[in-house]
Amino acid sequence: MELADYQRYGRQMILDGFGLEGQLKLQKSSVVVIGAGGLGCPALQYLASAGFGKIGIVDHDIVELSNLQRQVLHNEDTLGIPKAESAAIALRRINSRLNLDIVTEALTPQNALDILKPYSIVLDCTDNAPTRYLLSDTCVVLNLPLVSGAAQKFEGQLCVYNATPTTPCYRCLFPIPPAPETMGSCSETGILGAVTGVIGNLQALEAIKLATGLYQSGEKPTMLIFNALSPTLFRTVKLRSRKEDCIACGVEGKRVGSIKDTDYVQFCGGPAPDWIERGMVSGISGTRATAAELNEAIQKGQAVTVVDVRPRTEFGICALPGSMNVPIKELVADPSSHLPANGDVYVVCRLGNDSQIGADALRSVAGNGSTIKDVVGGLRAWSQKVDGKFPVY
Ligand SMILES: Nc1ncnc2c1ncn2[C@@H]1O[C@H](COP(=O)(O)OP(=O)(O)OP(=O)(O)O)[C@@H](O)[C@H]1O
Ligand SMILES: [Zn+2]
Repeated sequence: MELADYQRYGRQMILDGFGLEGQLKLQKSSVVVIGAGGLGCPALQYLASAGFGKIGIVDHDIVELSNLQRQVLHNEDTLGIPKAESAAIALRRINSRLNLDIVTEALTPQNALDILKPYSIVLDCTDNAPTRYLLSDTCVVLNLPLVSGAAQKFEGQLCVYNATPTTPCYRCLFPIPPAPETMGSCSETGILGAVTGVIGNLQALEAIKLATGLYQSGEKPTMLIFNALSPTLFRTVKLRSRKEDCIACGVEGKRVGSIKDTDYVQFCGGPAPDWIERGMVSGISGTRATAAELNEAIQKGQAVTVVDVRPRTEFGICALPGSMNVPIKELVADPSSHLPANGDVYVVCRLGNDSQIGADALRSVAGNGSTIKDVVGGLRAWSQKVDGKFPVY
């Protein structure tokens, strides 16, 4: 250890049970953080400060203004650059000698084993079910502890999977994925920045304990539940131990098929609307269009009807020129009376969820040969990909 490191890490080295030995263990440990967003930023900040020997940062997204409310490593100067790079710039300000490995691609079934393999601890700081299952399965195969965090609205959860031979994996607890409509992203459901800060910091803490030998798995594994609005803030629930018949971590022979051959997105009910835009899944089916494709159709002068299914108040805030407003409830209640008479129909909403329901409803009453598509990513995608002056709210 370098002389200056005694000074840098002295405050934690004098702790009983930590000592020089703990610091050297941290130096030999490596941790990889998947997602440099609301959870990943605070986690990375404390992991980097504590003295891990190597830190991986994996995120395919770029920094946006709406991230700065909670993703504390990013700032106005790093808007538009990959989050993994932006986080690395901030961490190097804490310690210029950090050994960082940056990946600016999404973690996928094809690359997950290779990306996670060099590390001793994995942090799940992502926000979607397919990645949670992918991370869990990969950690089971590589026998790595997985410190998993989640946060939404005023609430958060923390759980360490796969830490000992008896601790469960994510699939042991959730063999069936949650319904996609219950898994809204922060932009749909809202999130208080300090809530992600609480959970992200706790993820860093668990990783530091795992690396230094301070981690104690209780008699029964537990999940921590945080509710910012409850007077007591925290409670823990006891979890079942590893499930013998779990298809991922159960007795040999029952392991989930090869990770590379598993379609995690389909398993979790198909892609979320913004994933195609964000490069997490490729390809787009014939019943869907990107914002750019809608723009192309309009520019070419094709006969196009845009049906905007947002509530009237939101339509009043901003709308595409010439679009017609049919709030989703009214459309679903009586699709045939709202079916445009001619032209290709593009159904749009704010983020791309209701528009899929609206397009389905119109298709159910339309004749064969009519073209009815939903716009992936909604008006937010329109603003990002087509018209930067279109308001995002
Ligand atoms: N498979 C994946 N590989 C790498 N990073 C991922 C993956 N899935 C999600 N992430 C990242 O996890 C982070 C989650 O953080 P968070 O939800 O705070 O951010 P966000 O997606 O930017 O938020 P918002 O929903 O407001 O747009 C994001 O930066 C996202 O890019
Ligand atoms: Zn399991």
